[in-house]
Amino acid sequence: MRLAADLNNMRWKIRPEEVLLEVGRPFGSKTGLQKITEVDFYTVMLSQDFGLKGNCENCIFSQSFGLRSGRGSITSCNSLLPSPVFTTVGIYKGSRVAIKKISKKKVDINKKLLWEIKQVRDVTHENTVRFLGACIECPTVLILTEYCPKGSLKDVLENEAIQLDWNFRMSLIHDVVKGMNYLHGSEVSVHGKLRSCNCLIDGRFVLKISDFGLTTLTTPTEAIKDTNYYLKLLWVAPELLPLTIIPGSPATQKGDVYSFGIILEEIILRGGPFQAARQFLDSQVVGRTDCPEDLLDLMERCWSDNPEERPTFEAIRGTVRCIMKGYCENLMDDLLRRMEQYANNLEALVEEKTDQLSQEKRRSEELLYQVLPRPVAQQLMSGEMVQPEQFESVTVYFSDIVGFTALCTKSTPMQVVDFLNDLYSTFDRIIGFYDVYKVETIGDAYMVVSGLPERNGDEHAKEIGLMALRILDAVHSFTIKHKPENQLKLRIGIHSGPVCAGVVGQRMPHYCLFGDTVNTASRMESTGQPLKIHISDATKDILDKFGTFKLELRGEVELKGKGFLTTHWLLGCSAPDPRPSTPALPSAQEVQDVNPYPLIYMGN
Ligand SMILES: Nc1nc2c(ncn2[C@@H]2O[C@H](COP(=O)(O)OP(=O)(O)OP(=O)(O)O)[C@@H](O)[C@H]2O)c(=O)[nH]1
Ligand SMILES: [Mg+2]
Repeated sequence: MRLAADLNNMRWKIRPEEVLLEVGRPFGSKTGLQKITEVDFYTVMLSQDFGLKGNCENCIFSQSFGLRSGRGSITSCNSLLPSPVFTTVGIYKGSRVAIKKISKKKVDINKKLLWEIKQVRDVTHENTVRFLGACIECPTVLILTEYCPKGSLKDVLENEAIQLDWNFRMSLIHDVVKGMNYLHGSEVSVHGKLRSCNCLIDGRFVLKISDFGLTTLTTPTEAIKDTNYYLKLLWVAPELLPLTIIPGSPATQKGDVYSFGIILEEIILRGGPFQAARQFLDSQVVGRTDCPEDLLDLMERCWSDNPEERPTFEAIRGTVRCIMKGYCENLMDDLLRRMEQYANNLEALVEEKTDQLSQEKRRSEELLYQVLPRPVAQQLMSGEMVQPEQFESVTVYFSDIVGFTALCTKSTPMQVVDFLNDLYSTFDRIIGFYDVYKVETIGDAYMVVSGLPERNGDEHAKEIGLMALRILDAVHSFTIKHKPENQLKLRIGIHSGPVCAGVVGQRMPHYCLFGDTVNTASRMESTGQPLKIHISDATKDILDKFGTFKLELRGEVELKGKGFLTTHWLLGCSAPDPRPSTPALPSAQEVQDVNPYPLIYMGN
């Protein structure tokens, strides 16, 4: 009577709308929840937390820092934590659950199925994964189980960053044995798919056996013979191999013991199944590990070709308990040890990520310093408003290439870009030695200012004057690569006076100068002459204070909208300029080394 009631108890049945899927987004954004009915199930394979590496046929969202090929239990050869892995995760009745999707066109609720469901529902052991329910509304066939956030044994073993001492290994082995011994004694009685990826690690670092029972529900109508299918055969006992041609997993208790032998080898050598055979083909290699002798002996008995020679899990439990003496005798110590091991790995991970973060921060700061003056960028980064500011006296430099339009008509766009890039790279290197700020380049025009955002007394005129002389020097020896016979002709104009400066725009913030001084400087350039530095009276007055600049009166020049102004040519400076002479063009390699933004072309 009770059995019949148990069988007919349909509380395990779950409707699709009761399950919310966690839909992950790429790193940095939040996980969202959606009803199963609202999303294509195959697009929600989710990788969680951090430190993952992996790949999965169905995974599209990965927060991983790179993917590794191969399917199955997926993580982290190099990642630092055996963090949760690719499995579908959802929320059911407020708790996080692992969801296994079964491809089935039809499910009959018959006695066999109900019996199998009752069997797995009755499985309650610390080392077995809890069955929570199933959804059998075709085509949505799902099995919901307890979610194990730390991934599978396979993930832990493959993660080189995790050091596994013998205490830890013995606890993992002990957990497998306890779980399997319980299962063999339960109604389920046999596993059939015991593999390291079906041994999961829960949040308290306890290993739990998963994917047992439910044969009717999980057996596909047709076996798909892909790589994964053949990989799984590595855990199948030789006497069962012929049976694997039909769909489903052949299962016997002796077969499970054989699979356990393979898992033991995985734990001992951390190299996957048949590692010993693959690498050395003689048993000595195993002998060379620091593994307890008795454990090696147990492993060999478990994978014995003759099923009769394999011990039962009951016997294995006894053997493992004996070997365990000397290892993690105290449960609390054992747990603490496991926690410590994980914490150490976590520390390393945090350190690595912090380092990456500060590198990223530095890169974005550098990028900002390239588009805004450093003090202004720093103000913006600290969240301060950058107020427009009036500067009583600054010196503004403009230069322009004479005949640029004509040159463009005789060159390809690529040649023009290359040429401007060469030229501006040369200018940029020169101005780096002076207390100036490059405001912008507009086509062939180059605009520089000194005296802001940090005031420098009268130095601005001197800095710009010396810089202009250096630039002119460089222009004399500059070769236009695609027109080497042409002498580059630059017109330079300089003027000093008050300006207002501030950050304009929010999307592409720009530090701009406003005021008549800017217009006058620009007019000084346009009314200048090729290969000459044309300066205003105002700039001359400041330069005269230094007594070292050689100037020549040009005379009265009409400036559009300003009438006639007296202007001068700057010819040189008698005091030696302490700044290094024009550096040669850097090599392509040097450019690569200094350019942290590969998308910004820095020329050759
Ligand atoms: N982190 C985590 N991973 C899980 C959980 N359940 C399953 N996985 C992993 O998800 C992947 C897919 O699991 P399954 O669908 O069971 O496939 P499988 O284990 O390769 O094959 P089966 O033998 O058929 O179970 C495997 O790598 C499992 O290790 C879980 O609760 N937590
Ligand atoms: Mg599995």
